[in-house]
Amino acid sequence: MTNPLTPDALEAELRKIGAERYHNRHPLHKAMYAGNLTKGQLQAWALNRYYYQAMIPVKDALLLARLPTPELRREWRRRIEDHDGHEPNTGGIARWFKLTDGLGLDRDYVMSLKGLLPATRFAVEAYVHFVRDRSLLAAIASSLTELFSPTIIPERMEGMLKNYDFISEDTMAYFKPRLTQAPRDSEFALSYVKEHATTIEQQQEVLQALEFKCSVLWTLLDALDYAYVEGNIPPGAFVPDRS
Ligand SMILES: O=C(O)c1cc(C(=O)O)c2c(n1)C(=O)C(=O)c1cc(C(=O)O)[nH]c1-2
Repeated sequence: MTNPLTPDALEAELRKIGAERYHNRHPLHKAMYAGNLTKGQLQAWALNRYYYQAMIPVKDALLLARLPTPELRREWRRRIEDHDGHEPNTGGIARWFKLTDGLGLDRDYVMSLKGLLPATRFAVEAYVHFVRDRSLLAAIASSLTELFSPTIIPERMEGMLKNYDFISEDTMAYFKPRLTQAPRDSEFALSYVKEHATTIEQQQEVLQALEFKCSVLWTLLDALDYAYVEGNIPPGAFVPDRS
Protein backbone atom coordinates (compact mmCIF):
# COMPACT_ATOMS: atom_id res chain seq x y z
CA MET A 1 0.00 0.00 0.00
CA THR A 2 1.32 3.46 -0.82
CA ASN A 3 -1.81 5.45 0.05
CA PRO A 4 -4.46 4.71 2.66
CA LEU A 5 -7.55 2.92 1.35
CA THR A 6 -10.88 4.72 1.18
CA PRO A 7 -13.31 3.48 3.87
CA ASP A 8 -15.22 1.44 1.28
CA ALA A 9 -12.04 -0.09 -0.11
CA LEU A 10 -11.04 -1.03 3.45
CA GLU A 11 -14.43 -2.72 3.90
CA ALA A 12 -13.89 -4.61 0.64
CA GLU A 13 -10.51 -5.89 1.92
CA LEU A 14 -12.09 -6.97 5.20
CA ARG A 15 -14.83 -8.85 3.35
CA LYS A 16 -12.20 -10.53 1.19
CA ILE A 17 -10.47 -11.86 4.32
CA GLY A 18 -13.80 -13.25 5.54
CA ALA A 19 -14.53 -14.87 2.19
CA GLU A 20 -11.16 -16.63 2.27
CA ARG A 21 -10.65 -17.42 5.94
CA TYR A 22 -13.93 -17.59 7.89
CA HIS A 23 -14.65 -20.93 9.57
CA ASN A 24 -17.59 -21.70 7.27
CA ARG A 25 -14.86 -23.02 4.93
CA HIS A 26 -13.54 -25.50 7.48
CA PRO A 27 -14.06 -29.22 6.71
CA LEU A 28 -15.47 -29.85 10.19
CA HIS A 29 -18.19 -27.24 9.69
CA LYS A 30 -19.09 -28.86 6.38
CA ALA A 31 -19.20 -32.33 7.97
CA MET A 32 -21.35 -30.94 10.78
CA TYR A 33 -24.13 -29.50 8.67
CA ALA A 34 -24.00 -32.36 6.16
CA GLY A 35 -24.96 -34.76 8.97
CA ASN A 36 -21.66 -36.63 8.94
CA LEU A 37 -20.76 -36.27 12.62
CA THR A 38 -21.66 -38.60 15.46
CA LYS A 39 -23.48 -37.42 18.56
CA GLY A 40 -20.20 -37.73 20.49
CA GLN A 41 -18.45 -35.45 17.99
CA LEU A 42 -21.23 -32.87 18.28
CA GLN A 43 -20.97 -33.11 22.07
CA ALA A 44 -17.26 -32.35 21.82
CA TRP A 45 -17.99 -29.31 19.62
CA ALA A 46 -20.67 -27.93 22.00
CA LEU A 47 -18.52 -28.55 25.07
CA ASN A 48 -15.46 -26.83 23.61
CA ARG A 49 -17.38 -23.94 22.11
CA TYR A 50 -18.94 -23.33 25.50
CA TYR A 51 -15.61 -21.85 26.55
CA TYR A 52 -15.71 -19.40 23.63
CA GLN A 53 -19.25 -18.39 24.60
CA ALA A 54 -18.32 -18.04 28.26
CA MET A 55 -15.31 -15.84 27.53
CA ILE A 56 -16.97 -13.50 25.00
CA PRO A 57 -18.50 -11.28 27.74
CA VAL A 58 -15.15 -11.27 29.55
CA LYS A 59 -13.36 -9.95 26.46
CA ASP A 60 -16.20 -7.47 25.89
CA ALA A 61 -15.86 -6.21 29.47
CA LEU A 62 -12.13 -5.66 28.89
CA LEU A 63 -12.95 -3.75 25.71
CA LEU A 64 -15.77 -1.77 27.34
CA ALA A 65 -13.45 -0.50 30.04
CA ARG A 66 -11.28 1.16 27.38
CA LEU A 67 -14.06 2.97 25.51
CA PRO A 68 -13.89 6.70 26.12
CA THR A 69 -17.53 7.87 25.83
CA PRO A 70 -20.94 6.95 27.28
CA GLU A 71 -22.27 6.50 23.72
CA LEU A 72 -19.61 3.94 22.85
CA ARG A 73 -19.92 2.15 26.20
CA ARG A 74 -23.71 1.99 25.90
CA GLU A 75 -23.38 0.41 22.49
CA TRP A 76 -20.78 -2.13 23.59
CA ARG A 77 -22.34 -3.10 26.91
CA ARG A 78 -25.35 -4.51 25.06
CA ARG A 79 -23.07 -7.32 23.90
CA ILE A 80 -22.40 -8.30 27.51
CA GLU A 81 -26.13 -8.15 28.30
CA ASP A 82 -26.91 -10.34 25.29
CA HIS A 83 -24.60 -13.05 26.60
CA ASP A 84 -25.07 -12.78 30.34
CA GLY A 85 -28.79 -11.86 30.31
CA HIS A 86 -30.49 -9.60 32.84
CA GLU A 87 -31.34 -12.33 35.34
CA PRO A 88 -30.48 -16.00 35.89
CA ASN A 89 -31.30 -18.37 33.01
CA THR A 90 -31.54 -15.65 30.39
CA GLY A 91 -29.01 -14.60 27.75
CA GLY A 92 -26.74 -16.39 25.32
CA ILE A 93 -24.73 -18.47 27.78
CA ALA A 94 -27.95 -19.83 29.33
CA ARG A 95 -29.21 -20.65 25.82
CA TRP A 96 -25.96 -22.45 25.08
CA PHE A 97 -26.87 -24.88 27.87
CA LYS A 98 -29.99 -25.85 25.91
CA LEU A 99 -27.59 -27.20 23.34
CA THR A 100 -25.31 -29.01 25.78
CA ASP A 101 -28.36 -30.31 27.74
CA GLY A 102 -30.03 -31.43 24.52
CA LEU A 103 -26.89 -33.31 23.56
CA GLY A 104 -26.93 -35.08 26.92
CA LEU A 105 -23.94 -33.37 28.55
CA ASP A 106 -23.84 -32.72 32.26
CA ARG A 107 -23.93 -28.95 32.95
CA ASP A 108 -21.52 -29.06 35.84
CA TYR A 109 -19.05 -30.95 33.70
CA VAL A 110 -19.42 -28.42 30.86
CA MET A 111 -18.98 -25.48 33.26
CA SER A 112 -16.01 -27.11 34.99
CA LEU A 113 -14.05 -26.83 31.69
CA LYS A 114 -12.36 -30.09 32.68
CA GLY A 115 -12.93 -31.75 29.31
CA LEU A 116 -11.66 -28.88 27.15
CA LEU A 117 -9.07 -29.49 24.47
CA PRO A 118 -5.83 -27.67 25.32
CA ALA A 119 -5.99 -25.90 21.94
CA THR A 120 -9.48 -24.57 22.74
CA ARG A 121 -8.18 -23.03 25.92
CA PHE A 122 -5.16 -21.50 24.21
CA ALA A 123 -7.11 -20.13 21.23
CA VAL A 124 -9.87 -18.57 23.33
CA GLU A 125 -7.37 -17.08 25.74
CA ALA A 126 -5.35 -15.70 22.83
CA TYR A 127 -8.48 -13.85 21.72
CA VAL A 128 -9.14 -12.40 25.18
CA HIS A 129 -5.49 -11.36 25.54
CA PHE A 130 -5.47 -9.82 22.06
CA VAL A 131 -8.43 -7.62 22.99
CA ARG A 132 -6.86 -6.74 26.33
CA ASP A 133 -3.38 -5.95 25.03
CA ARG A 134 -3.73 -4.50 21.53
CA SER A 135 -5.01 -1.09 20.47
CA LEU A 136 -8.70 -0.28 20.84
CA LEU A 137 -8.98 -0.17 17.06
CA ALA A 138 -7.49 -3.67 16.70
CA ALA A 139 -9.68 -4.95 19.54
CA ILE A 140 -12.84 -3.66 17.86
CA ALA A 141 -11.72 -4.96 14.46
CA SER A 142 -11.17 -8.43 15.90
CA SER A 143 -14.94 -8.72 16.48
CA LEU A 144 -15.57 -8.29 12.75
CA THR A 145 -15.78 -12.02 12.08
CA GLU A 146 -19.38 -11.46 13.10
CA LEU A 147 -19.93 -9.81 9.73
CA PHE A 148 -19.81 -13.32 8.34
CA SER A 149 -21.71 -15.29 11.01
CA PRO A 150 -25.12 -14.68 9.33
CA THR A 151 -23.86 -16.92 6.53
CA ILE A 152 -22.67 -19.80 8.72
CA ILE A 153 -25.46 -19.84 11.32
CA PRO A 154 -28.44 -20.59 9.00
CA GLU A 155 -26.38 -23.24 7.22
CA ARG A 156 -25.54 -24.88 10.54
CA MET A 157 -29.09 -24.59 11.91
CA GLU A 158 -30.79 -26.01 8.82
CA GLY A 159 -28.25 -28.78 8.35
CA MET A 160 -28.33 -29.89 11.96
CA LEU A 161 -32.12 -29.85 12.24
CA LYS A 162 -32.47 -31.84 9.05
CA ASN A 163 -29.70 -34.37 9.59
CA TYR A 164 -29.68 -35.32 13.27
CA ASP A 165 -32.82 -36.73 14.90
CA PHE A 166 -31.61 -35.74 18.40
CA ILE A 167 -31.42 -32.03 17.47
CA SER A 168 -34.57 -29.88 17.85
CA GLU A 169 -35.46 -26.18 17.41
CA ASP A 170 -35.22 -25.86 21.19
CA THR A 171 -31.74 -27.39 21.30
CA MET A 172 -30.61 -24.85 18.69
CA ALA A 173 -32.23 -21.89 20.52
CA TYR A 174 -28.88 -20.17 20.96
CA PHE A 175 -28.49 -19.33 17.33
CA LYS A 176 -31.73 -17.63 16.26
CA PRO A 177 -31.25 -14.35 18.21
CA ARG A 178 -27.68 -14.18 16.90
CA LEU A 179 -29.11 -13.64 13.42
CA THR A 180 -30.29 -10.17 14.50
CA GLN A 181 -27.68 -9.45 17.20
CA ALA A 182 -24.63 -10.20 15.05
CA PRO A 183 -25.54 -7.87 12.12
CA ARG A 184 -26.37 -5.04 14.55
CA ASP A 185 -23.07 -5.51 16.43
CA SER A 186 -20.92 -5.97 13.37
CA GLU A 187 -22.42 -2.96 11.55
CA PHE A 188 -21.42 -0.79 14.49
CA ALA A 189 -17.90 -2.23 14.66
CA LEU A 190 -17.49 -1.88 10.91
CA SER A 191 -18.52 1.78 10.86
CA TYR A 192 -16.20 2.48 13.82
CA VAL A 193 -13.29 0.87 12.00
CA LYS A 194 -14.06 2.62 8.70
CA GLU A 195 -14.13 5.96 10.48
CA HIS A 196 -11.06 5.50 12.69
CA ALA A 197 -8.63 3.47 10.57
CA THR A 198 -7.41 6.30 8.35
CA THR A 199 -3.64 5.75 8.08
CA ILE A 200 -1.93 2.90 6.27
CA GLU A 201 -0.62 1.58 9.61
CA GLN A 202 -4.07 1.62 11.20
CA GLN A 203 -5.60 -0.09 8.20
CA GLN A 204 -2.93 -2.82 8.29
CA GLU A 205 -3.62 -3.27 11.98
CA VAL A 206 -7.34 -3.70 11.34
CA LEU A 207 -6.84 -6.20 8.52
CA GLN A 208 -4.38 -8.20 10.62
CA ALA A 209 -6.80 -8.20 13.56
CA LEU A 210 -9.46 -9.81 11.41
CA GLU A 211 -6.98 -12.37 10.08
CA PHE A 212 -5.95 -13.17 13.65
CA LYS A 213 -9.57 -13.69 14.70
CA CYS A 214 -10.30 -15.93 11.71
CA SER A 215 -7.30 -18.01 12.86
CA VAL A 216 -8.78 -18.30 16.36
CA LEU A 217 -12.05 -19.70 14.99
CA TRP A 218 -10.23 -21.95 12.52
CA THR A 219 -7.99 -23.33 15.28
CA LEU A 220 -11.01 -24.28 17.38
CA LEU A 221 -12.30 -26.48 14.55
CA ASP A 222 -8.85 -27.84 13.65
CA ALA A 223 -8.38 -29.01 17.22
CA LEU A 224 -11.79 -30.73 17.26
CA ASP A 225 -11.06 -32.38 13.92
CA TYR A 226 -7.71 -33.73 15.06
CA ALA A 227 -9.05 -35.02 18.37
CA TYR A 228 -12.52 -36.29 17.51
CA VAL A 229 -12.48 -37.04 13.77
CA GLU A 230 -8.86 -38.21 13.44
CA GLY A 231 -9.13 -39.85 16.86
CA ASN A 232 -6.23 -38.17 18.70
CA ILE A 233 -7.94 -37.18 21.94
CA PRO A 234 -5.41 -35.52 24.26
CA PRO A 235 -5.09 -36.86 27.83
CA GLY A 236 -7.73 -35.41 30.12
CA ALA A 237 -10.00 -34.16 27.34
CA PHE A 238 -13.67 -35.18 26.97
CA VAL A 239 -14.13 -38.74 25.72
CA PRO A 240 -17.51 -39.43 24.08
CA ASP A 241 -19.50 -42.35 25.44
CA ARG A 242 -19.29 -45.17 22.93
CA SER A 243 -22.40 -46.94 24.14
O1 LIG B 1 -21.69 -19.49 15.46
C1 LIG B 1 -20.70 -18.93 14.99
O2 LIG B 1 -20.09 -19.39 14.01
C2 LIG B 1 -20.24 -17.70 15.64
C3 LIG B 1 -19.17 -16.97 15.17
C4 LIG B 1 -18.76 -15.82 15.86
C5 LIG B 1 -17.66 -15.09 15.26
O3 LIG B 1 -17.61 -15.02 14.01
O4 LIG B 1 -16.77 -14.61 15.94
C6 LIG B 1 -19.42 -15.44 17.03
C7 LIG B 1 -20.54 -16.21 17.41
N1 LIG B 1 -20.92 -17.30 16.73
C8 LIG B 1 -21.32 -15.88 18.54
O5 LIG B 1 -22.30 -16.55 18.83
C9 LIG B 1 -20.97 -14.76 19.33
O6 LIG B 1 -21.64 -14.46 20.30
C10 LIG B 1 -19.84 -14.00 18.98
C11 LIG B 1 -19.24 -12.91 19.59
C12 LIG B 1 -18.13 -12.64 18.84
C13 LIG B 1 -17.10 -11.61 19.07
O7 LIG B 1 -16.02 -11.75 18.50
O8 LIG B 1 -17.35 -10.68 19.86
N2 LIG B 1 -18.05 -13.51 17.81
C14 LIG B 1 -19.09 -14.34 17.87
